[in-house]
Amino acid sequence: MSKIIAVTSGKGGTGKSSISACLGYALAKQGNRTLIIELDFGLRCMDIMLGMQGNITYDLGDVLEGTCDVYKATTTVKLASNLSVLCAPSDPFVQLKAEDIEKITQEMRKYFEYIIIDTSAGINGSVFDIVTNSDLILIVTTPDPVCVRDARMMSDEFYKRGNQKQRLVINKANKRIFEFDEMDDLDAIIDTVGVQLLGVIPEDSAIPLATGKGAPLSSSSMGFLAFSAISRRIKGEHIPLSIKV
Ligand SMILES: Nc1ncnc2c1ncn2[C@@H]1O[C@H](COP(=O)(O)OP(=O)(O)OP(=O)(O)O)[C@@H](O)[C@H]1O
Repeated sequence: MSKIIAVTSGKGGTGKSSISACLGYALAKQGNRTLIIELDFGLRCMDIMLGMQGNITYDLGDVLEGTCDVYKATTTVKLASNLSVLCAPSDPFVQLKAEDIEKITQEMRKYFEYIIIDTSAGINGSVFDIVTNSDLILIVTTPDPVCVRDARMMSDEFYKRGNQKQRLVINKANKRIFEFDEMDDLDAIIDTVGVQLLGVIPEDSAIPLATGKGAPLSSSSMGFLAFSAISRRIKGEHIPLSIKV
């Protein structure tokens, strides 16, 4: 049975696209057929993050306009043969309708075990419906108090609409923030958002370095270890939380 995983956050810049790319890579390298669908219309970045810049022939815009079949519009990523991507249209004015994305994801369930949806930030009508209808919602926050509060608001809305399958991902965790900010530990963040923790990703310069070059994370980096643990937990393995920031 395939799983549709939406990666979302209240605030922008929390790391949704980086997480979608690195998580997709981790799942694919573990042998799972994985597709990343990018919904950041007009702000495409997944081609760069996955080392596919200049190699994307079709995108989601072609599918939504009916000029290309959805499977044909996906591109296999060179870094990992189990990983494919359906990039966002570079035209920001292509209309996004929740029912179209629903049709696309249902069709793609035939081919992929994991379908990761990288969303734009905040509460936008159609994106909200798409996320609500997914099998698992990853609510991404950084330890920044504003970001944590926005994560809570998003999560409350998803619960109100009936989605109980939410997990929290705390990104860009670092010692400095825990020492000097209001959110003085991970428990405070988890309690404020009110969602079960799936994983903590440290602030790690290896992540922008890798995604900026479209290269995989080095297997000795803290980021790599965090994504490997998160992907295994998604698959139901019991991987204890070990947090080093
Ligand atoms: N764990 C991390 N450690 C260090 N830098 C990170 C980490 N996660 C993400 N970043 C950096 O933070 C910036 C924002 O990340 P990203 O573009 O993935 O966020 P986003 O939530 O998708 O943004 P947007 O809301 O604009 O779509 C990027 O420069 C990225 O490299």
